[in-house]
Amino acid sequence: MSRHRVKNVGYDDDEFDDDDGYDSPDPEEQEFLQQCTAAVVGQLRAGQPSLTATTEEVQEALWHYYNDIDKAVNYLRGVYLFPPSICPRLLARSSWFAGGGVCMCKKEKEVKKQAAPAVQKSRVQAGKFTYFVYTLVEVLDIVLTGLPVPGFPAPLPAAAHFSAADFFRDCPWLNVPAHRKADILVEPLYPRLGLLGGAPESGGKMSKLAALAAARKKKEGEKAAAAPEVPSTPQPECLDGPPPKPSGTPLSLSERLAASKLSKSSETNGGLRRLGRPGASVSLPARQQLVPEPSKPSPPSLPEPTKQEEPDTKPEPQKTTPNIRASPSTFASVILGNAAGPTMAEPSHLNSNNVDLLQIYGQDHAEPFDFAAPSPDDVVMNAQSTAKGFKSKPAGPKAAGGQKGQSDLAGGMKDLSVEEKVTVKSKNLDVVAEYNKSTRKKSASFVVIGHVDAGKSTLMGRLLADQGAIDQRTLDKYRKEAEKIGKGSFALAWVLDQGSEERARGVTIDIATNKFETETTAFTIVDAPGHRDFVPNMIAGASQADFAVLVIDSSVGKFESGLKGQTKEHALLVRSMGVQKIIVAVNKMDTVQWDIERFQEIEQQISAFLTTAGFQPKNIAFVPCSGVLGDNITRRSEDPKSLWYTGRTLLEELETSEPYTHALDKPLRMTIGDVFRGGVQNPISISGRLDAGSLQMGDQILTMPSGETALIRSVEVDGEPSDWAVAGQNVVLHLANIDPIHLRSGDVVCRASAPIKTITSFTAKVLAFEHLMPMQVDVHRGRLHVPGRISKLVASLDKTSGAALKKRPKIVAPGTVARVVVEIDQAVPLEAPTRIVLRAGGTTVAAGLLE
Ligand SMILES: Nc1nc2c(ncn2[C@@H]2O[C@H](COP(=O)(O)OP(=O)(O)OP(=O)(O)O)[C@@H](O)[C@H]2O)c(=O)[nH]1
Repeated sequence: MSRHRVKNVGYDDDEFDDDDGYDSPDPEEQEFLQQCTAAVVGQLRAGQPSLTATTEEVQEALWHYYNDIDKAVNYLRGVYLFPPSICPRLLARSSWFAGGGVCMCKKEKEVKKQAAPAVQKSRVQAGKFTYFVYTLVEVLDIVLTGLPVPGFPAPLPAAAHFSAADFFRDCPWLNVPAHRKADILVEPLYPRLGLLGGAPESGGKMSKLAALAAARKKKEGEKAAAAPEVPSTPQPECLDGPPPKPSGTPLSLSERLAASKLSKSSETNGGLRRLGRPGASVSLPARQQLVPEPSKPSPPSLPEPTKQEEPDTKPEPQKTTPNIRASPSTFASVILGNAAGPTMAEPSHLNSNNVDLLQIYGQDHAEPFDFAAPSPDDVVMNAQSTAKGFKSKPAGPKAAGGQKGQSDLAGGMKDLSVEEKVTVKSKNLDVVAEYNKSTRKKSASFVVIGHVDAGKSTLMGRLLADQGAIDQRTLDKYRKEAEKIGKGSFALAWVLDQGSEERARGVTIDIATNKFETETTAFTIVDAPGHRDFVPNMIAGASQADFAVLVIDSSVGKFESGLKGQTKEHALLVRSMGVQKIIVAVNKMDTVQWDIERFQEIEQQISAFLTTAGFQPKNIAFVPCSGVLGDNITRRSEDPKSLWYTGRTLLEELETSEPYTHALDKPLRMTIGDVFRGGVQNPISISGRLDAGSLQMGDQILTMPSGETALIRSVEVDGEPSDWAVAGQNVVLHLANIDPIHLRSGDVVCRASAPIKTITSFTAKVLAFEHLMPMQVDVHRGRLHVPGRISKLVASLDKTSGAALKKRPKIVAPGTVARVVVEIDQAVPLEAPTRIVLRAGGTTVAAGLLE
């Protein structure tokens, strides 16, 4: 409304006077207008002589109504009967309506004329409607209050002439032609009782089924009419179900199903029956207790219902909902529980009306499918194989009853195995005797540790290449590939860093093992990552080692940063893991021009630290070398600047290592390093190092904590097939009769006769690397690492004697030996004496021995 006002006010009539030519209508039109004007004035006067309107007003009205005389008359009557002057409010409200036609400028008039008539018309109609409503309100106001309104002539004789029907006669919503009027279809409230809703009760052709149903309905109705009237009894209800709705109320699906069930129960029992869940009687609502038990005979008359809210309807569910619908499906019966009762058509075991499907076969009347009996497929296959002269596996004994069938089924599920049981004949060797008389070279494993980029992988790559463990062709290939991605200097490291990510990033991520042999010893290299993010992997590597090679970058600045980094941490860790011998490879000596002083400086600092960490001086050796150039690795450096060194090469140092004594006579213990899914020959394999005991092909082993057994199909020691293996050897065991889901890195292989226990807490004597207090820690043991917490600080101990210095300290300082209690979140296979490492927040906080 306001928009129109603004628009009208905004228009300046003068702007449009010159060019519209609207004021020059043709004479014919003028004449017609005059005739219409006269007719309107005549009608106005005929109906109400007192009504007078100016010619301009009449013509304006005619313009509005496209020269429709009647409409113009009606309009003018409305205006003059209820002049805006009677009330200031009316004046204000009608100003727009009046202004819409009277005060319109010429230009706008033309625009209006050119515009779609419907738009114009609707605007006028809207105005009329608004005016009419306001007028009615005011008139009612006046009539009801009886107060004289200033400016309004009392009484209002003309009001009787006003006709709302006439007023709105031209409104489009009242002008719908008869042929356009549609019948409004209202969905019937009652469910159509025809089958599938298809048999109309009136009109249409009835289907055969519907006819049958109708006949049955009629018959039932007659029967009921003939029967003596049943005394008023409480309406039987379904458990948990709503009271029956009065006849004529639309029924929901569940209600229809319930009604169907009720109908059936009435038929079968001839009376009333509890339709609830078998076990639900304890919490029956009061009104449901009124429903008699099925065992009780139907009484001629039941006591009056005590509850007021009991519906007073007659128990005639079969009358109101004749059972002519399809039975509820099994799915509906199960889903709707009590509401969806069984029907006669349902199988008995589904009539239990029990939401707990597991109990279906526990019903007395149930007839479970006998899984122990041969299936139809089995029968066919049996027949076929018999015809071919074969005999398939006989079916198990037939289950005596449902309960037995259940237990058989459970047992059968447990015994289900995708693979057939494998049998391997054991040679029943005396493994220790075999080991003692074997002519094998002594074997030794060493872990290569040190700060990131110290040159560990390169050094080992050089060692392997020089020892012929890797051929020149492969080396050239690595060199080319490394150069392609701009990492040519890492070619030797690629011998051990086989992972694509490791190669792309130029860092070792996981431990890598490799082997080489000298004349006397078969070595296993465990190359550990130097980056602090991968310390857990380094711990796993250290747990497999007899001794360690600590690689130090002698470059200026690098040695110093390594000391602050992982050099010390790694050394401490290997010592804590039980490693006693350490060879320090002072690497990259070519970068410092074989400066003897640099070497001595490093030697001095590191040996001091290692001694403090618990290494004996006789077990510490230093070798200046260059991994890239191969100087002092397997051969002496020929660089004149390096001639001051006359000691052993790295390889010679390795060979001096004493054969490590392992607990061959102890029960079998092997920590699983990796689990492999192999090919057809060996589908499941595990690798690791035998910590204690021995094993042979055909042995039955136990894996913990899963507690699953497996059969050793075959054994590989240091990559070679073997009938047996002993503690200290790195082995691959090919297994059978076990699901790989029971095998994980960190699990322990043992024997059922001497199993390892799983524990959730332990006491350990540890060396603190950081401040210790009751705190969250990760417990590491080889590949195993689990979350836990230091729950108690028992005492701080004397380093040498192990005597308690202070009981129950609140905090343990770094470098202190302490006894702590550790609790673990899950049971893990751990036993004393085992070396464990405690880490928190990505750093090693302590390491020691489980007591
Ligand atoms: N000049 C020189 N560079 C070397 C020597 N040994 C290794 N490098 C270089 O040092 C870089 C790192 O070598 P890597 O063998 O990957 O070092 P790493 O200790 O195995 O590294 P991470 O396993 O990731 O901790 C490479 O670019 C090597 O070429 C050496 O004796 N002299």
